[in-house]
Formats: sequence, C-alpha cells, structure tokens
Amino acid sequence: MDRRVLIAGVGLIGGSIALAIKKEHQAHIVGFDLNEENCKLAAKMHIIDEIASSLEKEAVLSDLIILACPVEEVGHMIGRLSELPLKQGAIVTDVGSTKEKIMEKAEILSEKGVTFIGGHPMAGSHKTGAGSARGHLFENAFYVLTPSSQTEENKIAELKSWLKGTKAHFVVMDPKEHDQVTGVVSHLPHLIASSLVRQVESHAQTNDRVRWLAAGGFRDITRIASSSPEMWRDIIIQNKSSLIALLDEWIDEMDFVKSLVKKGDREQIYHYFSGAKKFRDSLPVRAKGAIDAFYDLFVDVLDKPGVISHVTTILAKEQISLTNIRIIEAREDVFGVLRLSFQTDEDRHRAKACLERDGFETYLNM
Ligand SMILES: NC(=O)C1=CN([C@@H]2O[C@H](COP(=O)(O)OP(=O)(O)OC[C@H]3O[C@@H](n4cnc5c(N)ncnc54)[C@H](O)[C@@H]3O)[C@@H](O)[C@H]2O)C=CC1
Ligand SMILES: O=C(O)C(=O)Cc1ccc(O)cc1
Repeated sequence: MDRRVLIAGVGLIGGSIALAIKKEHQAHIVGFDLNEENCKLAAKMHIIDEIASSLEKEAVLSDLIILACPVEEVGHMIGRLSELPLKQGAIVTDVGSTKEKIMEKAEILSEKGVTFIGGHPMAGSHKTGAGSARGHLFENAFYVLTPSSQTEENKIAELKSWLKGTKAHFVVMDPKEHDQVTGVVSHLPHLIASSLVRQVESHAQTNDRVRWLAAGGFRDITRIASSSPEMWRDIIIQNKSSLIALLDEWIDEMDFVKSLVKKGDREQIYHYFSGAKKFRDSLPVRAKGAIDAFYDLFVDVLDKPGVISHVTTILAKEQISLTNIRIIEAREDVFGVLRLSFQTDEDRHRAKACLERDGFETYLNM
C-alpha cells in the first residue's frame, strides 16, 4: 500500500512540495485546506490525490504530515496534532518562514514521542495558492531544517529522502540563528519594501504623475510587497524580537544616510554607494532560490520597432516557451535591456545559444 502524506495548507509552498514529492515517491497525497476552492483546484491539477474531510481524520493515517499554512496557524495545528494518536514513526514537519516559536510549540509533540523537524524552503514568490505551485520551485535553493535535540539522525535522513524531488540543498540550523538571519535578509526587506510602497502611495494621492512614473527600479525593489498580507503579518508577529533590533539598526542607518545627503559630500556619497555595490556584486549567484525564483536571461537589444517580435520568433522556431518578458529601462544596471524568463535552466541555455547564433549578446546574471 502507498504511504500517505498529508499536506495541511495546499497553497504555493504546500502544492509545490506535493509536486516535488510525486516526482520521487509513489505516495498517496492528501490535502487539507480551509479554502475549499483552493483544495478543489489542487485536486483538479493532480497536485493532491484526495481532499481530506478533516485534519484529524487524515493525520492519524499519515506517514508524513507537512504543515504549510501561515506560521501562526502552524502553531495551532501542532496543538491539534498533539491531541491525536499519530501513526508510529510518523514525521511532522512545516515550511514556515520562522522557526524559533514553532520549535518551542513543537516540544509538545516531542514530549509525546512524535518526531517534529522544522523546515523552511528558502525559495518562493509573491504569488499564492495551488494554482501557482511548481514542482521545480525549490531546485537549487537552500532548504533549512531545524531538528530538535532529541531528533534521531535516521529521521532527518528519512525527511530528506521524502523531499529529494525538491532538488534543494538541505542545511541544518539552530532556530534562533535561522530567525536572526532570515530577519535581516528577508523579513526586514519585506517591511522596507512595504513601507516604501506606502510612502509612494501617499505622494500619489496628491500627484497623479507619481503613479505613472513608478516603474523600473521601484517595481523591482518592491515586488515582494505584493505578497500575501496574511502570511507576512504572521511572520512579523513571530519574529518580533529580531525585527525590533533590526529596525533600530535600520533607523540608525537612515539617520546616517540623511546626514550624508544633508552634507552633500560627493566623496562620501560615492563611497556609500560603491560599498553597497561591492558587497552586492560579491554575493553568490545561485541558479535559483528566494532571490531569483525564475530562470532569467538578459538580452542586449537595440531600441527599434520589431525587436521583441524578432526575439520571440527565434524562440518559437526552436519551440522554447517563455514564462515572462520584460523591458528593463535602466541600461547601467544590467548587461541588457530585455529580460526573458524561462521555466527551466535547460530552456534558458537553449535560448541563449540560439539567440547568440542570431547575433544577439546575452547574459545570465544581473
Ligand atoms: N510564499 C513564499 O514565497 C514562501 C512561504 N513560506 C511559508 O510557507 C507557508 C505557506 O505560504 P504560501 O504557500 O506562500 O501561502 P498560500 O497562501 O499560497 O497558502 C497557504 C494556504 O494555507 C491555507 N490555510 C490557512 N490557514 C489554514 C488552516 N488553519 N487550515 C488549513 N489551511 C489553512 C490557506 O487557505 C492557503 O491555501 C507560510 O508559513 C510561509 O511563511 C516559506 C517559503 C517561501
Ligand atoms: O518572492 C521572493 O523573492 C521571496 O523572497 C519569497 C520568500 C518569501 C518568504 C520566505 O520565507 C522565503 C522566500
């Protein structure tokens, strides 16, 4: 008989994990979601094999339980699971963006002899729901695991084997350290992006041109502000202590930037930007992950009519599908002005080869 996997919260992440598991295992995947329409869509798309009638009824039959809803809900679900006679040897894991509070809550499971291993795949997007799920979403991305001190090594290996189809790189981390690091690279940037959008919105109320001109760089650095408000509310609540300290640092940094602007010292302003550029340019370029969720190719094109259709015709002839195409205005920022996105790295490399045969200059990285 197939082993049973329960996915609680069949959204972008839960759905993507279900698809990745299907690549490597013949398991029976059952979905549970408060949003009935979303669950039906997941079943229709064959992301899940069955819709659970209740969390409790399915949980007691499952070999693997993946909690993939917003992080406050993960805590509540752990409480519900702790009341149940779960299957001997079952593994419970989650995909939440915070880990410390979830691991504290999960002690209630460890006390009952149930294996809980915290998890956080460090890739995703601002999209939500089963309709956006992709089996390759986590390819090459880091996938943090936070086992408790009692977790047996063979259980960690078993979970990694379940998740093999994600093709992610697993890293074991301490939950507190996880929250501090994700606080600075993910949660604080989210607050900054949203606050920037709100500042622009308030200017747009008195001047229509603000809305028209909010393009290019502004859209790039604020993309994440279009993510699920519910998910981010929960993350901010759970990582409060790291974020308070980081916001204090941010306010000090902004005071410093303000003093730089006030002084108007050319050398100091240049030094500030060149220091930021140097560090950003030194960051490892991963093929994929939270920073770059799609396979992009940058193409240098001349600003003349018909150039986009020329590029897309070349790709169509080779039967390479695009997932997105965008003109980037800031030429200084990237080695090209047309950004093409593909679903796989193979498509991206095929596109690069055929465009170069046609005389285009292409670049893989920003
Ligand atoms: N969106 C992203 O890029 C990433 C998100 N995460 C984490 O993954 C988790 C899920 O996020 P997404 O899949 O992006 O969100 P999503 O909104 O696409 O999916 C969440 C699903 O959970 C369901 N849900 C909410 N409360 C529930 C409950 N009590 N019982 C059953 N279902 C419930 C919702 O109806 C929804 O379908 C969150 O904890 C988030 O922090 C982790 C990595 C990346
Ligand atoms: O959209 C993006 O670029 C992201 O950064 C997605 C993301 C959101 C939350 C996470 O915990 C991890 C990744």
